[in-house]
Amino acid sequence: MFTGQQIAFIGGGNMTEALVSGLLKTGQVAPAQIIATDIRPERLEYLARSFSIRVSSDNARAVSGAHMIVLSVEPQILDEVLRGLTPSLDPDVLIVSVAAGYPLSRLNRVLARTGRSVRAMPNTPSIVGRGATALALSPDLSPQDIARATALFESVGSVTVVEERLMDAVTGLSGSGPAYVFLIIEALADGGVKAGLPRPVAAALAAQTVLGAATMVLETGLHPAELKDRVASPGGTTIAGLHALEQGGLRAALMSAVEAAAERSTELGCEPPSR
Ligand SMILES: NC(=O)C1=CN([C@@H]2O[C@H](COP(=O)(O)OP(=O)(O)OC[C@H]3O[C@@H](n4cnc5c(N)ncnc54)[C@H](O)[C@@H]3O)[C@@H](O)[C@H]2O)C=CC1
Ligand SMILES: O=C(O)[C@@H]1CCC=N1
Repeated sequence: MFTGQQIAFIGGGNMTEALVSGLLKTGQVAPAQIIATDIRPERLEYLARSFSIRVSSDNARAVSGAHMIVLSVEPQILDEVLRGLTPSLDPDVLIVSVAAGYPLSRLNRVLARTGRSVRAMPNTPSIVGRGATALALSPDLSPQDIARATALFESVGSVTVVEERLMDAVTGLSGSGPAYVFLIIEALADGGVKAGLPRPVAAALAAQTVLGAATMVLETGLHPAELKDRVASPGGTTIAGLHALEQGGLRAALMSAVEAAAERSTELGCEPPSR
């Protein structure tokens, strides 16, 4: 699928590292087919040393001749980065953006082009091959374009295609969600320590409990409430813990977290006021 294709990653941070690592592990892409750019020389040196890919500090040169471009810089600087690419950009090149909140319409407007673009929202578990990515597709993509974008993110986890209007909600849930879960794991471990467990034991039990519970949801297909009910024995320990969580407003807090992050994603995508 990627035979003879050159892939340029603009911005060589965490997300690019996860995707480059995943792609190379599939064996579908050789290191020489990948170029990554960054403004930090130490980052370029690290990527070249770790993956034997080509690296550059020149975004415009990196995209020249590329068949697929993956945009992985902060959304706040993406307009400026795109303007720097325009002179060397093939107008038909497939562009995949992972920038939070940044709409495809804005991407095409800034680049003065009409399409062949994908807006993606991956998450950091991609680093360990357990990512969850949602893709929004521009209407003019070929089946081969879609297959390539899907293969890129399937190399680091699961892929779901959604309408673009849902991407801010996706960002608030699965894009930002790993941070909520890390906080929950940390807090569970703190509870374990408070109840007398050594910290390493508490941390390992907390993480494995979250992994196991998530795996049950995915593998049984049962509603989480049904699985919750099966843990809670009448008059037992779990219902006492669940009552404490309801008193603390855990459900409302998590719903508000997703909503706040989705709203922030929408804000990030809004055009800056014209001066
Ligand atoms: N970290 C996360 O959990 C997720 C991040 N994203 C999106 O991925 C994108 C990248 O995020 P991360 O990799 O986490 O950030 P990061 O900060 O690790 O990587 C961004 C990289 O871009 C480089 N950079 C800055 N200006 C540049 C320029 N002009 N040209 C080339 N490179 C430049 C920075 O030096 C940095 O290494 C963002 O748009 C973010 O919204 C999407 C999903 C999840
Ligand atoms: O916090 C952020 O803006 C990025 C996008 C989703 C996860 N991290």
